[in-house]
Amino acid sequence: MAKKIETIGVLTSGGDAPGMNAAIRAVVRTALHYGMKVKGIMRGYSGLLDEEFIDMNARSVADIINRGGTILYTARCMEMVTEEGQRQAAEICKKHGIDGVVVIGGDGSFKGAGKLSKLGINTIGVPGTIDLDIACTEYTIGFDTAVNTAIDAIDKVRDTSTSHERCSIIEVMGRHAGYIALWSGIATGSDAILIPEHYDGNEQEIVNHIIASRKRGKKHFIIINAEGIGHSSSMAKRIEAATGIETRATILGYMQRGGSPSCKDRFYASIMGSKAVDLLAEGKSNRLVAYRNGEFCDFDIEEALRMKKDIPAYQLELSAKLTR
Ligand SMILES: Nc1ncnc2c1ncn2[C@@H]1O[C@H](COP(=O)(O)OP(=O)(O)O)[C@@H](O)[C@H]1O
Ligand SMILES: O=P(O)(O)OC[C@H]1O[C@](O)(COP(=O)(O)O)[C@@H](O)[C@@H]1O
Ligand SMILES: [Mg+2]
Repeated sequence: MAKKIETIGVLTSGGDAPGMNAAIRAVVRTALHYGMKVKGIMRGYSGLLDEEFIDMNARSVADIINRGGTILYTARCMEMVTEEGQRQAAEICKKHGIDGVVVIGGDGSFKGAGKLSKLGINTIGVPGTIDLDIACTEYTIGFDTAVNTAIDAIDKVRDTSTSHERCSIIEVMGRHAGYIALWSGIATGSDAILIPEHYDGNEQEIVNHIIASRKRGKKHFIIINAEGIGHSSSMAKRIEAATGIETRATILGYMQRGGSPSCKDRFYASIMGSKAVDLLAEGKSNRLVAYRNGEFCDFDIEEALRMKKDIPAYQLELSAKLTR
């Protein structure tokens, strides 16, 4: 029979994402419901290796569900990528009586979670990243808020672009993935959406489109460029030179990671955080909580990390049809 889990740790790792606090709250309160003790591990794997722990109770997570960021702070910790770091992390968990850990983060964080699991610490991952770039799940905590922040900002840039009859290139985050670009581009009716998974670098096509549209009387142009393509400022200079239309680049940057989480991010993060603790209570380890085909489910971490996903073909075609 699986060993009864008495004490769990919870940490947030990698880029922060709105809704992480809702997930932490759900982890703590669900664990208390099972009679488990909870230690908050500060600053991701860095805090684990530095033994920065706080005892958490129901009050520790009061008044946080509406707050962006993460009350546990987060970090990118290179030491955890080494075998020695991983061995130390597992030893520290054992020393502090931590039988299970919930890791809220992205793909990098799950590699660390998989390693901890192999070293005897029951570990469950919860997908927290604005990038939506975890293949096994159709939802990641923070994406919904991030795209809503992005469309709000894009709508504002559009106002000034229209007034000045300019072209605007707006760069959105997403690392190597184009989900934020695709969603925010379609949702703002942008004129071109450049996605790293499919962009062929054909700027001439964009230039031709702008020139033809201007001839038809179109005043402003909005191009959404994904971070994975980047170089928005130099792109703006080339497009201005080729079209004769004033072109400006706006890089939205970290504002996309902040702000009060949307209802969807609060609700789904609450379910996922709670489900992670259910899995620990069942004696499970090395699992990743996911949302797929309308249901919350879980995957083996290594299997999940091997999975690939791409922008759905219909959505890609839609972005081409609607930006013509
Ligand atoms: N191969 C790995 N093995 C163990 N830990 C890793 C590995 N890759 C990343 N990590 C840990 O996860 C942290 C977060 O990963 P990162 O890729 O920066 O963000 P995210 O988890 O949001 O994708 C890293 O700083 C490191 O501590
Ligand atoms: O905070 P940093 O180190 O500048 O990282 C920026 C990256 O973090 C993100 O905002 C979120 O990515 P992760 O969730 O994988 O950490 C990416 O969109 C971006 O490429
Ligand atoms: Mg990532």
